[in-house]
Amino acid sequence: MSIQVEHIEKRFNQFAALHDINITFPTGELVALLGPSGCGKTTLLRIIAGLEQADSGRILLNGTDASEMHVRERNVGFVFQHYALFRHMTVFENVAFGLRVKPRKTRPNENEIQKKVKSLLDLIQLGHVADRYPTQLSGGQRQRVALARALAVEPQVLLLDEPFGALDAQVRKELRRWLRRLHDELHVTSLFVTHDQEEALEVADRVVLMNAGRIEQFATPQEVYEKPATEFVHRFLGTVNLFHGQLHSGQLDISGSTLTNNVSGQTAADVNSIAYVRPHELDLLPAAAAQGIPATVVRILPFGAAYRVEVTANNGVARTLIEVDVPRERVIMLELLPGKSVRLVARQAQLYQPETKDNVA
Ligand SMILES: Nc1ncnc2c1ncn2[C@@H]1O[C@H](COP(=O)(O)OP(=O)(O)OP(=O)(O)O)[C@@H](O)[C@H]1O
Repeated sequence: MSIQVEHIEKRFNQFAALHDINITFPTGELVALLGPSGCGKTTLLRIIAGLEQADSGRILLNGTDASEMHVRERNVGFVFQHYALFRHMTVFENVAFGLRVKPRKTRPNENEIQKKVKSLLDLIQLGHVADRYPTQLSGGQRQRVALARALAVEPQVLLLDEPFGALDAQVRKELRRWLRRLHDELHVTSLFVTHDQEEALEVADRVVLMNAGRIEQFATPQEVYEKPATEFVHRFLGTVNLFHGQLHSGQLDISGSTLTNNVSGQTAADVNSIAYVRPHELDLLPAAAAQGIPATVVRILPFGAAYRVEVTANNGVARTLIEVDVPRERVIMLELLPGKSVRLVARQAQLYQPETKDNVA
């Protein structure tokens, strides 16, 4: 089922939680709603579910206006961070619940219920705990049961609000891979709220980047990371170094030294701009090199094949440490050590007009 969101606005008293949201979620995709705390992810999810009323705008489910539909008619399944299972019911009965409370006309018979619940428990790989009670399960197992319970009534849309938020990092990681595999089997249109960028980029077909009640970008994980549409997206996803500089005949100059001549982004020449450069887009050269910003190595953090090298710019332009990913062999070749003088260059940089002066080198 496709979900169209048209001109949705939502205020809580004076506070505008959502500003004119327009987006279409295609059928069968797993989409992550990602953004900082308070940006409106949950509010948007609840409006789609019918649990919250928008002040204006409408939601179309498969092309039909859902604004007047009751929550039950929307055929939506939910899993929340703390979606408590029924404590007095076994795992089996928790999953069967939605089927047993269906109106008589559409309710499956006992045989069908047994079969359906068994197949769902197999799907979530928890057939062996069917007779246990929720308190006898781990947090990760409970969330899988919550998901099976949501799936039992064959929803056309699945809405997940930080479903793994309360679990520890290792379990989260396993469960998100498991969710991806499950989605590949079922292809239920699914929206998944998270503030964890790694989770969104790893699991989702597409990511909606939200900020202060607005959508900044809706694209594949690769696109949002490699072609961020806005300064916010660039800063929010992954590590980025910020430099204050000016563009002169295609070169980005920082306090008289050239950082790079490969720049993208819209900014006029000879105007103060902010350059965004990811650690893997930077490189270090020997101190005697003719180009680059003079810098000093502060720390070397060995992270697998590429080392994270932290440097400071010598000419006083740097207020923060600059993070550079340097292949291990190059660290050895350049004989990098804390205190060593180097030059810093960038393979590429994305320019924006200044908006904030925080953390700018
Ligand atoms: N019932 C409410 N009454 C007043 N303000 C609310 C209410 N619900 C949400 N808000 C406000 O609306 C904004 C968006 O909230 P929402 O829960 O959608 O954010 P979120 O992006 O899901 O955040 P988080 O990641 O912290 O859950 C927040 O500033 C929040 O304080």
